[in-house]
Amino acid sequence: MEYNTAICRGIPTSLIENGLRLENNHSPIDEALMRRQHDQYTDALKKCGMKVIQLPADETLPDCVFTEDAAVVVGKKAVLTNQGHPARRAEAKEMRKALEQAGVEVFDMTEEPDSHVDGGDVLFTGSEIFIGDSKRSNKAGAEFLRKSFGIPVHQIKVDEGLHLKSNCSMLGLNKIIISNDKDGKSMARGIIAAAENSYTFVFVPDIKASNVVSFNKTVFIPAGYPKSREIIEDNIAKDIEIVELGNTELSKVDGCLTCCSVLINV
Ligand SMILES: NC(=O)NCCC[C@H](N)C(=O)O
Ligand SMILES: [Zn+2]
Repeated sequence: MEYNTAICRGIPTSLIENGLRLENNHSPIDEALMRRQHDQYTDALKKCGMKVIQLPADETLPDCVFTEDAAVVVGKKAVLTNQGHPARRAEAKEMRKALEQAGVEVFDMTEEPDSHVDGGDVLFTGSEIFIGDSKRSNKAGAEFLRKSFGIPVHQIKVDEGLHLKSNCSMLGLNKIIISNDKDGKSMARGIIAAAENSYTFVFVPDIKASNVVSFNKTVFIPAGYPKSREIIEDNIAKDIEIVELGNTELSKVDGCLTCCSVLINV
């Protein structure tokens, strides 16, 4: 898909101690490396010609760098989400300003206390949305997206991971990259059963490599997964450039590559 603008946010130091983590994840974060990796990410977006709207870090919001969760954008419309975890809901305030600055029409889910969506659960294929039925996103949230965007929205069960896109993402037009494990396979079955369009699935052996940022003629993939990289190379057009980005540190707080930006075409 084509995009020209990205909303990113600085990393508060509070992420290191107070960032939300899945229970099985306790490795300590290397702060300097984390900041370097995030700078490389925003630099790579700029190098690809994207305008980056950079929101300030907020120490009271440890997970605010993961901007993807605070908004869902489809064309010129955006839903400001009411995130699943209460500690993250106040991220909406700065996100609203950024969306308004970008010039999209904002639909405010934060006014509906029973609707919840994390953007990390939302896989927008260009014509329809698959949304994780997860700890963070619920049916009322899915319904809010359907009403706001006027496109089909299908809930897909998320078992182990945090979000739907912890195990999959768009690799290209109607092409979904997805992890070749039990969770990825069950998500693929759910997507096939619910889909209105047909999709090609590209299965990769590394769960983390199933989350890529594909836009214009570029695909960002996490560094360090050579087997998955080969499969990706074999399944994209020859004129698409692969950019490997280190994501070892934010990954310790369950962040993947899509999490750190909201992509918009204005
Ligand atoms: N879109 C995403 O995958 N976001 C990752 C959020 C990680 C953060 N530590 C959280 O648990 O909310
Ligand atoms: Zn993510």
